[in-house]
Amino acid sequence: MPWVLNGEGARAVDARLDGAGLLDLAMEEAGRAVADAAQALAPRGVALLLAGGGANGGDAFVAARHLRALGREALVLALPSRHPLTRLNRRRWRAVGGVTRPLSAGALSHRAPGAGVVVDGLLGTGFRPPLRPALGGVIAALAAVRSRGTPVVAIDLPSGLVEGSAWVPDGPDGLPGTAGADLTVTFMGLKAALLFGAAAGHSGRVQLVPLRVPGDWVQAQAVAEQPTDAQVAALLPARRADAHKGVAGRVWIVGGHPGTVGAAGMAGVGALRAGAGLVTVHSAAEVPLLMPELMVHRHADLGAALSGTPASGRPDAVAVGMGLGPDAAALARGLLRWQIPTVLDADALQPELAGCGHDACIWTPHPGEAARLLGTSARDVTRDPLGAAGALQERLGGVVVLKGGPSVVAHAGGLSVSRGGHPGMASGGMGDTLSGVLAALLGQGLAAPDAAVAGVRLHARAGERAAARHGYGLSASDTALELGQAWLDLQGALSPPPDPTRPA
Ligand SMILES: NC(=O)C1=CN([C@@H]2O[C@H](COP(=O)(O)OP(=O)(O)OC[C@H]3O[C@@H](n4cnc5c(N)ncnc54)[C@H](OP(=O)(O)O)[C@@H]3O)[C@@H](O)[C@H]2O)[C@@H](O)CC1
Ligand SMILES: Nc1ncnc2c1ncn2[C@@H]1O[C@H](COP(=O)(O)OP(=O)(O)O)[C@@H](O)[C@H]1O
Repeated sequence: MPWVLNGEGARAVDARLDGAGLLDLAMEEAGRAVADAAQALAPRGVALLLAGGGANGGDAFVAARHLRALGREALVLALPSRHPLTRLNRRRWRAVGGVTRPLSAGALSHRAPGAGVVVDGLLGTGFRPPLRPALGGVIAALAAVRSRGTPVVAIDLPSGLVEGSAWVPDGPDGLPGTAGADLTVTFMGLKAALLFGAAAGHSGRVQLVPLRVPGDWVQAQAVAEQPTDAQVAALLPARRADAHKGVAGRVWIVGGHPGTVGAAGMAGVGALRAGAGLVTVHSAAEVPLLMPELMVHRHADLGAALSGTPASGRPDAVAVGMGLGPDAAALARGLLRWQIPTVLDADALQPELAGCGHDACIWTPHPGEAARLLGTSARDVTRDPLGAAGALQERLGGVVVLKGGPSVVAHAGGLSVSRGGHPGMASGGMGDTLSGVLAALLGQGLAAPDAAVAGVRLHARAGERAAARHGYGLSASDTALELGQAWLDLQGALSPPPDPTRPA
């Protein structure tokens, strides 16, 4: 399981490694992985390595030594360092005949034209903004080198990114805050900056190197997990051969209002395509019959119709709010009293419902809705999605899915970041489909945290498939059509690879 670390977590593991005499080994392994990655990405030309004063710079010296061992010509431009391991690895570099020159913006601009790759070991998890002017000039020079086409491999984090944040601080005097990277080789755990927002957009391809350190040390310091597809697949419900529609989950969708009736329909389609046995859409408006398998009911008085439902007639799970309009909070409050598994989305995501939920609720805000619930701005939410999702879960209880690329699931047991998805999924109706998917999984008996983790990844996988088939402009309908295959993809990740010693 890839873990997500913030700076405190990384430093706590570093301290244990240091105490156990293992930090030198970890730096050796980190630098070697960087050398291998740089060699694979750009095998020709001089390798130019930039070493800052901290351990990030130490990794650069180790990488230089391994590149040289691979037969690659390498040069290090370095800042002075007080870090003992960085100084040790600078001596080791010199001992194998390696050359180091003082680092400045001018030296970088002078040496870069002959370079086949630049390795950025200026700043890693120890960076604290604002960027000091001297290094600001170096980063601006690096940005210019990269814009001329020389690939940049960042060590742990592109210099200038703050590990726990999606925000990219500005550089001094109007200079860029980061040069970004084509490839980031990161260690032990992912960092929020490599996963979310503008910061992730600067990180290029991300390669996680777990390092040979005790896994439980890393796990104990993790702020979130990012489950593999095999781990997600293990959560999906298994259907018995003699199953019938009555045991595959009865799901109700409560949504739709004049002008936004498609939202309820899309949620219904999402529920059917995620395996719900029987899906009924209840609406105050005329909902288009997107699939004839949906049972669609229009009610002159939706509130009265729902409150008149006897306990015996209630579904296994309900999703409420999609295009539901101004009465959504009151309707949702009534449904929450039923104490059945409930997905709250869109118009049902109102601050006044805080305190009305229960453990089997899944709240599914996008950043704008999350900001409304938290009384903050969407900008603050997107800068720190892990913090925002955790704060919302504390406020609302149950499970929170903070939607985005990627989404975060927050539950009483912690935070989980979903992998994948596609930017084409930023289109109307996509979240409605997700609500249906989540209700279907709840209806099939999954606990709310498992339904959220599995449903979000299933939906993202369907989006990846739809993007491969349709290109960039995805619709929620395209994505819903891929849910069945996405399910099979995840199950495929669970199957063990074939044993070559056994006949098929
Ligand atoms: N656990 C792991 O996964 C392993 C981690 N490892 C590596 O350790 C890295 C973390 O190393 P770290 O803690 O030494 O910090 P690092 O990123 O080098 O930054 C410190 C330097 O930045 C400078 N600086 C700071 N702020 C600044 C500013 N605003 N403007 C300008 N300068 C500023 C600061 O200067 P100072 O304040 O000291 O003057 C100091 O020189 C991590 O990212 C990974 O690469 C591997 O070796 C092994 C296993
Ligand atoms: N860039 C992206 N990468 C991955 N998934 C995305 C991206 N943008 C949006 N999504 C997904 O699409 C859905 C959009 O939900 P939402 O904004 O609520 O849509 P709507 O309200 O129109 O139904 C979410 O599940 C979100 O995770």
